[in-house]
Amino acid sequence: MGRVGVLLLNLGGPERLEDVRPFLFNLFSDPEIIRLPIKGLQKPLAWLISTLRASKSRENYRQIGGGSPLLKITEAQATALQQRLAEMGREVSVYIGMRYWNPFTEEAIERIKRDHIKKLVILPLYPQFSISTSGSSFRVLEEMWQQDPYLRLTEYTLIPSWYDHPTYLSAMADLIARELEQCPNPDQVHIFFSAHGVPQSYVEEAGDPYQREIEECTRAIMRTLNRPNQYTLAYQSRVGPVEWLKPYTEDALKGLGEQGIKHLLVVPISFVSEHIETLQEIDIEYREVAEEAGIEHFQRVPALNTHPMFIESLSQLVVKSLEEKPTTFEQITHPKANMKMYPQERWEWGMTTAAEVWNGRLAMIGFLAIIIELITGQGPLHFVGLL
Ligand SMILES: C=CC1=C(C)c2cc3[nH]c(cc4nc(cc5[nH]c(cc1n2)c(C)c5CCC(=O)O)C(CCC(=O)O)=C4C)c(C)c3C=C
Ligand SMILES: [Fe+2]
Ligand SMILES: [Fe+2]
Repeated sequence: MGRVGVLLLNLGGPERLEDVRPFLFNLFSDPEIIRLPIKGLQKPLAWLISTLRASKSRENYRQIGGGSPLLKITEAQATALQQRLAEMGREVSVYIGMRYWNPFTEEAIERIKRDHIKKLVILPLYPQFSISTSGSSFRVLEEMWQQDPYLRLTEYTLIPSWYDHPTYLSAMADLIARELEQCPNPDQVHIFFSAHGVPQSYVEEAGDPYQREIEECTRAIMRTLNRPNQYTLAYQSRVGPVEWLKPYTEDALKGLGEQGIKHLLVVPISFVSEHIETLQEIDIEYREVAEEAGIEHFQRVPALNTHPMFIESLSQLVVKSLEEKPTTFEQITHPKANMKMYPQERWEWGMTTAAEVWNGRLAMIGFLAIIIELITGQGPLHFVGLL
């Protein structure tokens, strides 16, 4: 075997407040995040949404110190993984490829080519697969492999998801157990898994396995934890006017408050590093919602970051994938062409049933909303939370 590399895939985050708008532009330019019927509309719409959303998003990043900690944490994870693999007798170079910010996936591939890597393990830092996250990065890589004759000579294997890996589950259970041990009545604490949401259409129409993997992962963590605590799973970070996976975190928190739950331990479940959704959305926004709902103790489990058991699980995944038959891009879930994500694209299907007619109307509302917001800087998209 020639030189071996591991490519860690991640989302990327703006490091400075000036990066927020261009970062959002990159994110909304991704057809796996917003799919439009007319390809030429993708960039103008991305420009529009990123420009309009930037100030709200910038304020959130300002609240967590002026930028995303994601790159620093991912770098520490890469270093720890490389060291652990060396201890296991595997001389492997670990690279980082971000989808929407530096260092971009394209730059990582250039470095991999320069280093003459002959076999590459592609490992997303998302435990569960979604077409909007790992799927989007795989699509970018697949296109690069198709277009670059040099890359076609590089053997690769994908690790699509690893939400059920026993060492990862033990690391999650360890983090939860440590927090519970600090509580006066550990068994009375309600464990609240908060997963990043995706639009319902991803699961129902495009066949995204994300929801199933999240649910299985939650159950497996609870089995590994082996404690009697009650638990809830809900979905956070909804963007835009369409339906996302339910229950929404905000509604679930209010419901638990009404049931008289007083002590909550929140477990972020779809991401392995601290980032804006843990540090700002959970720690600041959802804490407020919970307190208003009468929940007196609101605690959060830290993200895995460089937890040794977590790094161990990544190294085991890499070693196993090098020994197994490679998994290729063709074997990965691809979204269907007619997947619906935002109302404005629905006019394509607006002619048949009553429901489809309603979809068509929503499409027109979506476009009108954008035009109104472009002119006034305010409007219905702010109201529904898209901007
Ligand atoms: C598994 C994790 C994630 C899924 C699934 C996901 C889907 C998804 N996200 C958006 C829109 C936005 N995401 C943003 C930031 C962001 N998203 C994730 C993870 C998942 N996203 C992370 C880790 C981050 C933060 C990175 C950081 O800076 O720390 C943002 C920007 C922030 C904001 O303005 O709120 C947007 C917008 C959609 C639409 C989507 C599924 C379709
Ligand atoms: Fe958010
Ligand atoms: Fe996101």
